[in-house]
Amino acid sequence: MANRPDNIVLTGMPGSGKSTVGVLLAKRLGFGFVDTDLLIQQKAGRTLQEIVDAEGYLALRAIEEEVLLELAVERHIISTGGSAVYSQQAMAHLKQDGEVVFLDIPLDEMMRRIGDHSLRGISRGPAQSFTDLFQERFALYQHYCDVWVKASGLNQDEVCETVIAAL
Ligand SMILES: Nc1ncnc2c1ncn2[C@@H]1O[C@H](COP(=O)(O)OP(=O)(O)O)[C@@H](O)[C@H]1O
Ligand SMILES: O=C(O)C1=C[C@@H](OP(=O)(O)O)[C@@H](O)[C@H](O)C1
Ligand SMILES: [Mg+2]
Repeated sequence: MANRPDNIVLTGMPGSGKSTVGVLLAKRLGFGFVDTDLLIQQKAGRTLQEIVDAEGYLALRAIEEEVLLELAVERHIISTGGSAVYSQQAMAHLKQDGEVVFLDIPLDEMMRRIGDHSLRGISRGPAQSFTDLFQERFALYQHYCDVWVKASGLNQDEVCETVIAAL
């Protein structure tokens, strides 16, 4: 554990396992854990879906950027929301003290896992298709990651072990 980065930052599509695998990683490595979606909800005093419904997806991205820029932790697993990569400034901040991991799952697996997307507060324009969203995001996750984990077909423990082995 001595050579581990200060933080491990999980990025990837909604449904890729950032929140659930993040907890497993924290336990396994003796790190703290923070899910930035929960920080957004606490700061806004409402759920992600309520923010999107009331103020729109760009407002959610703006609050997300603020929360990420305020984040100051060490030896933590940071599970970001899928839209974190829209802020270049926030990603630069996270990369200062952390190794960024891309949990990569294909589009069909993303759709299966997120289920009813109307409840998940996905940050996308009203006319944007999931195929388009996937392509747009994929390029961003690829751009920012230090470690790229192909998570498709792996269970959560296997993803956890693959991340540890890759760091
Ligand atoms: N490796 C996996 N295999 C199968 N299902 C998974 C896996 N990782 C996560 N899931 C499931 O996918 C859904 C989304 O997981 P979650 O951790 O919330 O993803 P994210 O935080 O990236 O949106 C949950 O129902 C979770 O149990
Ligand atoms: O991908 C997205 O647009 C979003 C994903 C969510 O987090 P998860 O990736 O943890 O589901 C959350 O940040 C927000 O509702 C927007
Ligand atoms: Mg999550």
